[in-house]
Amino acid sequence: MNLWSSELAKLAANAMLVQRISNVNALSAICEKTGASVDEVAYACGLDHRIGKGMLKAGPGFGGSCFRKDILSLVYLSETLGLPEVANYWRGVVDINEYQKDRFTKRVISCLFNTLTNKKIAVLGFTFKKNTADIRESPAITMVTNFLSEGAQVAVYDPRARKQQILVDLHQARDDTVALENNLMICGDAYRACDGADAVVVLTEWDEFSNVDLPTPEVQTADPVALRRSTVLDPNANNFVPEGTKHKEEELCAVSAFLSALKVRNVKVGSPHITSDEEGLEGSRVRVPVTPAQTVPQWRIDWVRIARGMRKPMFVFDGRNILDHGKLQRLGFRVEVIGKASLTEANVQC
Ligand SMILES: NC(=O)c1ccc[n+]([C@@H]2O[C@H](COP(=O)([O-])OP(=O)(O)OC[C@H]3O[C@@H](n4cnc5c(N)ncnc54)[C@H](O)[C@@H]3O)[C@@H](O)[C@H]2O)c1
Ligand SMILES: O=c1ccn([C@@H]2O[C@H](COP(=O)(O)OP(=O)(O)O[C@H]3O[C@H](CO)[C@@H](O)[C@H](O)[C@H]3O)[C@@H](O)[C@H]2O)c(=O)[nH]1
Repeated sequence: MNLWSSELAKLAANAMLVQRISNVNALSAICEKTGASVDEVAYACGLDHRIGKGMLKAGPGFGGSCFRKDILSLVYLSETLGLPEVANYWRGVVDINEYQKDRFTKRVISCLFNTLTNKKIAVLGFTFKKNTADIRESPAITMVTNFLSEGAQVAVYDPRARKQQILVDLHQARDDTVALENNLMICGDAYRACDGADAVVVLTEWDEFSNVDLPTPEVQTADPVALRRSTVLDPNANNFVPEGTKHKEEELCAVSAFLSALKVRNVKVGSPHITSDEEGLEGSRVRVPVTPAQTVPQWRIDWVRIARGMRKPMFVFDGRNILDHGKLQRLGFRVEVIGKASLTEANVQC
């Protein structure tokens, strides 16, 4: 492979991946207008083996350090080579991603009766995807900035993003430090973030936010690697392993065996093990690979408790399509989901 092929191959792979995400995000807008469900559409498309199942999850827009940069490299390259049509073609992918973030912001504003002034928005998840502390290019940066610009009070909770990093990135995104100081709160747990909130906006697909019934143990063995990554241990529990410890595979198996023996199989709901408002939680948690037998996440937020603390009418905006919406509605939430028509009967304009 020659040098140019090699350089272009990296950009091209990412470009093709973001095109898939952007296709499905663009389709999510059509789904919301028509009553189709974007997950169903993506599932059906994914069954065509020529398309395949990956990278078809609608969301609030792609983020991360690579995708935007690589597409903009293609744009720059095309312009430099005198290919403006090609540059515009790739720029369109970046533009549709910005549109997705703005579209979701507008949906929140519209549902909250067209104003966010003096309303409290709880943002659950700040990282660009789950299981990382990285917030670079995260759609949450744009959305929180938009909410603040609309006069909202914003409370952010993310299991791993560092408070300082969130502040630095938000400062870069907006000049108005006063709004950040007065109207932004970064919380150490979801309950504090949601307390007194008018709306909860889920922006990262962290397992701990889910209220979906857990799969049976047989089903859980499907993808041990992915499931390993999702396991979070309680630092107060006996099975806690300090972060930074380098685990050999045998040691990890030993931890798994130990957990097996303890039968640590049930999800704990509702008891946050972190309460500090002040620090990022990077040092307080650890993700430990486990065998498929211990594949359930150890901790999930209690949506009943969230509901109890919120102002009425209370909204949930599921930007990742990860929640059981029926359950939330039974708790009294008005639920709005990316890529689905409004589930809120009382507010047809959403
Ligand atoms: N990051 C990846 O997963 C990845 C994968 C394949 C290739 N690359 C390429 O490698 C090159 C270097 O990328 P990189 O990301 O590894 O190195 P980097 O020098 O850009 O960042 C180093 C580390 O600093 C941390 N960091 C920096 N800014 C942060 C922020 N705002 N929030 C949270 N954490 C932050 C991240 O943990 C990151 O891994 C790029 O060209 C990229 O396209 C990166
Ligand atoms: O179906 C999907 C898949 C991903 N995303 C979003 O896309 C972004 C990037 O996700 P992902 O690709 O999983 O993470 P990265 O770490 O950014 O990895 C990408 O960028 C790396 C750096 O170039 C490459 O090595 C990887 O192959 C490429 O997937 C995140 O915001 C995801 O939420 C979606 O919205 N829908």
